[in-house]
Amino acid sequence: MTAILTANNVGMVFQTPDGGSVEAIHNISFTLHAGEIVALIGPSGCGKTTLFNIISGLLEPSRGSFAVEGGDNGQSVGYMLQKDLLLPWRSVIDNVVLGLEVRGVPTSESYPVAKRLIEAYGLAGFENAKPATLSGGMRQRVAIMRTLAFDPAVVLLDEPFSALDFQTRTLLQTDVARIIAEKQKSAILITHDIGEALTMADRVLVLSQRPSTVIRELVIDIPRDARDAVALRSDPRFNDMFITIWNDIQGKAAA
Ligand SMILES: Nc1ncnc2c1ncn2[C@@H]1O[C@H](COP(=O)(O)OP(=O)(O)OP(=O)(O)O)[C@@H](O)[C@H]1O
Repeated sequence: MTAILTANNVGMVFQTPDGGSVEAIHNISFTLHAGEIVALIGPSGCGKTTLFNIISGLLEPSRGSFAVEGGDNGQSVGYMLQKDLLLPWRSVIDNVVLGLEVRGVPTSESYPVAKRLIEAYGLAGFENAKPATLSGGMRQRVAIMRTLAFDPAVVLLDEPFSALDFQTRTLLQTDVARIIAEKQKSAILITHDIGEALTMADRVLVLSQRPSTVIRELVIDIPRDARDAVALRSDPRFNDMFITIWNDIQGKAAA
C-alpha cells in the first residue's frame, strides 16, 4: 500500500502569553494510505483542530515530522469544513472553480472540470444558481466539488456535516464517501460523531484527552461500498464498535 501521508511522533506544545505552555498533542503517529479514509475521533479539546492545522501546513509541529506525498502540505491537501464557506455572490460553477482560479487556471480549462463534477454529483441544472437558493446539503455538495476540482492528494473533512440536519447528514455521509472512492482520493475525517466515522472510514483512530495520543486503532472490516448509513445501524458489528469507541472517549474500560 502506498503511503500518502505520514505523521511520525507528532507533538504540539503551545506557548501561552503568560509564559506558560499547553501541550495539545503528546505523540501521534499514523499513516494514511492511497484510497483510504481514516477517521480521527476523540473527546472535546483533544487537539483535533490542532492536528488538522498541522496536516494542512498552517502549523509546524513542535516535535516529530509530518509529510504529505507530493511535497508542500498546503498544495496537496484540500479541505471540506463544517461551514461550506461558499462565496454568496458567485454562482455554483464559479464557486467550484475558485481553487483553480486562485491557481491561475483559465476558465476554458476549469469550467469543463467543474461541469463534469456538477453533473456527476447531482447538481446539473444548478450551475448558475447562487448558494442562497440551495439547501444546506446542496451547498456541502458544492463545497466537496470545489475541494475535488483542484485534485488534492488528501481531502481533509473537518466535521463536514455537523451543521446539517440528521437526514441530510446521513445521506451525505454515504454520498461523499462514494465520491471520494470514485475519485480515488485519500481522506482524513475529523469528527465527534462515532456513527459518521463508522459509516465513512476504513480505519478509526481514537484520540485520548489532551495531551492526545492514539489510544486505539480500529479497522472497520465492512467494505465501504457495502455500507449503507441506515442499514449499518442495525449491524451488530456497528453496535460493538460504537460502544468500544464511546467507552474509549469516556475513558472507561471495555465492559
Ligand atoms: N494557540 C493556542 N495557544 C494555546 N493553547 C491552544 C492553542 N490552540 C489550541 N490550544 C489548546 O490545545 C487544546 C486542543 O485544542 P483543539 O482546538 O485542537 O482541540 P479540538 O479537539 O479541536 O477541540 P473540539 O473538539 O472542542 O473542537 C485545547 O486545550 C486548546 O485550548
